[in-house]
Amino acid sequence: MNHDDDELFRRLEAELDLTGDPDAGAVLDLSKARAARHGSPDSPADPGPDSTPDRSPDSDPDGSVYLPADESAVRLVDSPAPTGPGWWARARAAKPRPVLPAWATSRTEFETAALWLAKHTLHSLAFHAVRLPWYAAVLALRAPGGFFTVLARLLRWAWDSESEALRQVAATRNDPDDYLKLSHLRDGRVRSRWILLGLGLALGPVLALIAYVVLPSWAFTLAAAAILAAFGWVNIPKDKPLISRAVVATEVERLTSTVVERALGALGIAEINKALGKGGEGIRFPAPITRDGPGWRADVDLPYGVTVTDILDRRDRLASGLRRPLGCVWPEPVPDEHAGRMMLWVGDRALNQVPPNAGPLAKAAQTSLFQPIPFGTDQRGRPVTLSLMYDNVLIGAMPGMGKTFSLRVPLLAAALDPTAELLVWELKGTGDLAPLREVAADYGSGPDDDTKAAALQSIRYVYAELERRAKVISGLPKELCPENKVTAQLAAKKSLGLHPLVLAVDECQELFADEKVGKEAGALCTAIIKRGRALGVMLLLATQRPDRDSLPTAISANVGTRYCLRVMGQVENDMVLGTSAYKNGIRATSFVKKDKGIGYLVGAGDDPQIVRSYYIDTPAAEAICKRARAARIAAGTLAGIAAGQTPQRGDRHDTLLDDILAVVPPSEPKVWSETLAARLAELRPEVYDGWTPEQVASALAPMGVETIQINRRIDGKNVNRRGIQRSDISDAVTKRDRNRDAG
Ligand SMILES: Nc1ncnc2c1ncn2[C@@H]1O[C@H](COP(=O)(O)OP(=O)(O)OP(=O)(O)O)[C@@H](O)[C@H]1O
Repeated sequence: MNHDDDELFRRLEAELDLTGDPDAGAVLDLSKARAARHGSPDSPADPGPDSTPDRSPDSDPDGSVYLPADESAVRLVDSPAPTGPGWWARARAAKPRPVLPAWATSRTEFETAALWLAKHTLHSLAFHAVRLPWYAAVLALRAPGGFFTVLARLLRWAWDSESEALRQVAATRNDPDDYLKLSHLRDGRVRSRWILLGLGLALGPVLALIAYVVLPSWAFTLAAAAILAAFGWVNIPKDKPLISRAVVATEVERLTSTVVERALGALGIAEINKALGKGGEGIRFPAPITRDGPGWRADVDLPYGVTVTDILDRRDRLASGLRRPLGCVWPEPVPDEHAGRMMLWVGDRALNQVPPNAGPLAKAAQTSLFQPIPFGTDQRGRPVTLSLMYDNVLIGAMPGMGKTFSLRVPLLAAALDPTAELLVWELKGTGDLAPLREVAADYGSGPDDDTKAAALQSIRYVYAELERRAKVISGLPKELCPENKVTAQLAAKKSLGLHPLVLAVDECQELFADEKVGKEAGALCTAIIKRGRALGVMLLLATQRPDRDSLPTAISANVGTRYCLRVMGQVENDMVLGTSAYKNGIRATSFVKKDKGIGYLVGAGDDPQIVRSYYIDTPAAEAICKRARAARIAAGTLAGIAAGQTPQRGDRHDTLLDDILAVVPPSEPKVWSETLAARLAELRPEVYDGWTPEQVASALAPMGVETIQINRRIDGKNVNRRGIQRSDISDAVTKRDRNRDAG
């Protein structure tokens, strides 16, 4: 085609525009479109005739915005020079994305990814293989129709039917020149195309005949079937595809930006709708959507003003928008990023549907508490560990959500460390922790007063251990103990007695809310949490009532590792996971009843994570404890109840009498109990904080000290209160010391 022909076609095509749309085919003015997209009510895209061009934001080369301060002056609110970090600073601050994808660096992830791919491929192959006869039948039935369709298309091509419209336009315009040129062109084309078609039609049967003679019969049949299938394929209606998708499962559907945008748009958040609507800035994805473990990961920058917590509040709606079960959809904040950066992980299947996993402890021969211990897996199936040493653990949940099972995991890990001394108190009374009796130095089960009193004695023993261990450590030479804390080397020296000491209290609310023992237990546990870490003492608490009355705030404030399974409200959530956890989007309230053993774990890693604890049932726990017992017998560390000995427990306030003598000088023969309680609390807040005069009296009674009425004149009036006589205390001390010396 020569230049004139081109020109003619262009002109005719322009005239052929019959859509009636004046903008159709117009080149988009990008600057206008951008202005429309980013236009704000404050900066109208179309300034009126009175607008001053040099004061509009667009008119300034630096993009600065001017605000009229008065009629004659303008104020520059954005600096004219570009501020903010330069490219070098930005490049240095940029976070490098991993060179290799997660599946290539982690064996578990690789196995999960490979398994998913293999399963997916096998499923698709089997699905289509079963339907192969059906596909063949449909194609064969549709082949004759397909043959005629192909023939019709060939004839239209040979007759150059597509240029018919152009000739019609030339005729309608009464333009003989154009018409003649077009007709001339068409004649040439038709001639050459008919020659080609004729050749094809003549050669086709000849080639078929040759193929019939030359090819083996199977190959000929296959070729004929392929041609037949091709004709059939042409005749398949577009709206009724022959091959249906092998997987409609919501679980493995690919996550795309469109799907995410659709789901976010369905949340009913005005800012998101605005961003997705016409003229909005859209939703940004700072990183590509990738496969991450057994699911998809999308990093999303939510529109300005929308936070991840807004999305968390509507997790169920998001799951509906994504067309996934709720247990598959896990939006999370990204701690180091702005509040609108969301990491959305969409699993192939709901976390609570993944078969429970007993984890490595089921087979482990031994562990060391100085090493991370296995605890569970995250949503992506990656192992999650806890560092029990130098830490304390608090587990909280509604009843029946898997607290005891979760507590059992670190306890079994501790059992497998033959050097660790275990003191286990299960105050529910169901015997869920009974397998640990085989290895524990002290153990008790039940919500009764005796068990609680015994648990308190056990806590007193641990408290006394704190004092002993602190003295041992402070007496050690610096080169042996440079950091003033128990190390694996120090713990291995049996003579020092600095082995790991693990105290666990399940259903600790029974203890802390108890009228008789609660106050003291709370105060001692607070001291253990605060001071025990460096001394190799670990406290593990589990409660189904994480409120102020059942869990002293000093404990919930100082514990390092927190695991919160399903809870009902913000208060419980924050009691377990820490202040502001709920506000920051760490919400164990979003778990449902089926999410047993699934919780938020805070403090184990850098960021909070959703973890499903390993599921070690009672028979598996018994097997582990049997192994642990054997290891302890071999190491010579089986002690206390497990060894059939009387467990070590603390006396009732070993130091109470001495403490009273310390705070009541000899010049003060009598003192009111309330004054005494206040002075004791000042001396040792961790033990006596919050003590009432009645508690002083009941603590002294077993030591043979009775309180008496003490009369004082205050403001001219006689005031009678209970108190103690200092001489009674010194007599009790003399008696105690005499008894000790005697035996
Ligand atoms: N990691 C887990 N995976 C799967 N299921 C679990 C898991 N942990 C616990 N469960 C299931 O949850 C049930 C309740 O667990 P558990 O007894 O530990 O709950 P709890 O919170 O201690 O209950 P309660 O408050 O009544 O003592 C168990 O019987 C078990 O079937």
